[in-house]
Amino acid sequence: VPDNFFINCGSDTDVTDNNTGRIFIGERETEMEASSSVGFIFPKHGSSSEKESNHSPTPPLYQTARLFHAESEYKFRIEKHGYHLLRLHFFAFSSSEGNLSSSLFNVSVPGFFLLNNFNPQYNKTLIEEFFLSINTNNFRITFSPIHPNPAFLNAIELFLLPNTFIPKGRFYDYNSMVFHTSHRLNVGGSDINMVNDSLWRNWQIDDHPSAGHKFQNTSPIHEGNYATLAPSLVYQSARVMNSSKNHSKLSNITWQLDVKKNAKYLVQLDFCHIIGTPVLKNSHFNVYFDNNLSHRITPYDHFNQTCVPFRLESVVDSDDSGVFKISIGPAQNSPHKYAYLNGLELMEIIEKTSPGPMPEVKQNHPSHSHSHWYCHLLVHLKLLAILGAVALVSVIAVVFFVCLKPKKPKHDQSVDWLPMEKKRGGGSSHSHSRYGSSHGSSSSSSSRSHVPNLNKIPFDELQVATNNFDQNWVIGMGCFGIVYKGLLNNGLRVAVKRTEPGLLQQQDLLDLEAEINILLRIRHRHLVSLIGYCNEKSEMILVYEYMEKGTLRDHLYSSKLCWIQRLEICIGAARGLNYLHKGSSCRGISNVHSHVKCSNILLDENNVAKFSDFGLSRKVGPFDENMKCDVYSFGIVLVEVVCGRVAMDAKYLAAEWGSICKKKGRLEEIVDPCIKCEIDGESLTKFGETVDKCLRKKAFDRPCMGDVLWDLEYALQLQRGAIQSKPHSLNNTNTIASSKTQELAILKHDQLNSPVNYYSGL
Ligand SMILES: Nc1ncnc2c1ncn2[C@@H]1O[C@H](COP(=O)(O)OP(=O)(O)OP(=O)(O)O)[C@@H](O)[C@H]1O
Repeated sequence: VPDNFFINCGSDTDVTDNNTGRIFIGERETEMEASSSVGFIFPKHGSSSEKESNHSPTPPLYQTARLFHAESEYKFRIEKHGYHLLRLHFFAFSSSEGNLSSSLFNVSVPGFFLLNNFNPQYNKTLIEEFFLSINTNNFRITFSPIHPNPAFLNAIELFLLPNTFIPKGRFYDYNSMVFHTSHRLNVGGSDINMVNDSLWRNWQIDDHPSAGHKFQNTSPIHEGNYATLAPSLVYQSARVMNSSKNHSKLSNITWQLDVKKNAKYLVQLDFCHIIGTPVLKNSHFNVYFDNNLSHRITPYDHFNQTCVPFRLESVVDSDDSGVFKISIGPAQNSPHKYAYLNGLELMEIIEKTSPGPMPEVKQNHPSHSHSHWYCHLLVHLKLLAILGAVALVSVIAVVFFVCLKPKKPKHDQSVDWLPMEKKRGGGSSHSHSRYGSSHGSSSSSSSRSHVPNLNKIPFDELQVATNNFDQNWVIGMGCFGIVYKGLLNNGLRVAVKRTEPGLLQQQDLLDLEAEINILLRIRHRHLVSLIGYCNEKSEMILVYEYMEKGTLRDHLYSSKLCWIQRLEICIGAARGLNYLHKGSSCRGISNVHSHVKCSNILLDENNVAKFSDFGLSRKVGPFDENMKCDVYSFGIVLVEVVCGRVAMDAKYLAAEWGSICKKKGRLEEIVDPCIKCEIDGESLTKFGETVDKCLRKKAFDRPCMGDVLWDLEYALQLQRGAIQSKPHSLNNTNTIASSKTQELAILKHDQLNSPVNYYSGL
């Protein structure tokens, strides 16, 4: 199979791996470029080392190795670009020719040092596994001995992963990093051999957690996208907190994992509500990394269906202790005390920009001069690259400064990011002056500096507004914290997002406050308005306008929106996103969303869609690229809307969509059955084309949000036209969108795209 390499190094015979039954092909000398440049064959046969005789016989795969006395390469001809898994097998043995136990070497691939100062243990199998994106046809793995002893390798596996695989996490450029597996645990279960994992990963038992008991269940895991997460076996076992009536006796479950000091890791935690594990409404538990609260899990939100897996991913930095602790335990204010975990993966992130130490090759071999030359060349190239990058950043900074400067005086005249206006006439006028108009039309930038920050809401007031943060007033839970509904003094209904007190460091609070002050100025009919915030007592609480009908995600699961309503919601959301994007290009303010998903599209009482959760703490790169990522994610939202289901893994859904669209006429098959009979063919085709454009592989080829909006409006027109021309054949009894919504949908896009006074809708 092209791009699948299983090689038995240092031997010309094929052997079968006892573990997996997979055949590793022997190296045929004719296929090697020149045997002297790629190392020496090192057979183990006939070895009678005393030490070895105490051990069980070496598996056939590890009875030969290829030795590298100087820097050498394995080269692979790669047909298909994409995510590959590279597994390198090491087994240090001794033979009449020498002893490999004192070998010390580096292994690298272009741009990355995979293993630094690597010293495989004697007589022990070591399999080092890396996930890496290969986008070259000539892939090389370089072995550089450091010690006078040679570098070596016993076997290689290199294969293309299914295109549904991609490590998740939000803000990372996966082409500039490699993931090196450190730990992969089937929590509460037993070892899982790679043959039982569609991505050929091995899972191990979690031997030594501090507490908890094993919980196993054979109920089938929900058919869906879990194959891209972990195999179903992982979800069928868990470790749960020991139940105890006396809550004070409950202790968190902690896993202590060996890690490299001061390195970056991707943590992937798998959860699944299997039959028998408790899922209690409004209950939550915490996840701690190195004793710091990292996440709060509200299983009920994720698992309102049984056996639907859920994965949580984070990037963390290890400290200099060499141990990383992951704990789960009940949240203090949770009505029920419990916690559980099904799977755990820890992968070191090796970044292109931080290659680690260069190999130090000793000058005791003729070809070492060549290695030195190579290393120096690399160092020089890197220096040049760094200098180039510094120069480029300086130029960008100057251009940025020059471009921004003249815009400053116009700040308050621009139509973008207009401050919220006061409502004309009665209603909750108090609220406008109190929590909304600090940047209002009356407050020019000059006067603003003299007035107190009116968007700050006292903690006491929020306590009253949320009935003292009453558990029964909780409406949701996100990365930022718990969300409560609330009622302000002035009668305004709000959503109050509260982080765990003390979770944010002082610096985070300052950064956040600066960002909040920008967000407070963004007003648009299709963006959920931030009304105010509170940062007293090391708290950070954000107060948003309340969205009566919750998230689009909830509606896709339960309530049945008709096709016209779905199109209107998509159009509204597209307007909000387009406004963010346009704003960013006009003002030089980075306002890509970076978090586009259907749980961030909220609906008000009239089903008007608004984007929430934009802007806060996003790591942004070049504007265009980030905008095109938003467009891609919006494409996923569109697929979810038309299929009436929510993607567990966006990449998987996108791939599925791609394969469906290749087969003509199959589009209808995936349409939500609830709207099948009412949907007009042309409207669906137009919608499908829009999705296709959004999901194009190359960011550059994707449309801008303005074009997406235009296409969606056209799809709506087609649907409306079809209803008018054949009212009986399209069953649109559901399409009684409120007259207000209908009215909005036909308003011109540019009318709606200008900032509005959201109070006027109250
Ligand atoms: N303005 C609002 N009005 C009504 N409900 C809201 C509002 N904001 C958030 N919610 C509810 O709270 C839940 C959590 O929202 P939040 O934005 O904190 O997290 P999220 O976007 O769902 O998840 P994450 O932070 O992981 O992306 C939402 O799913 C929604 O049910």
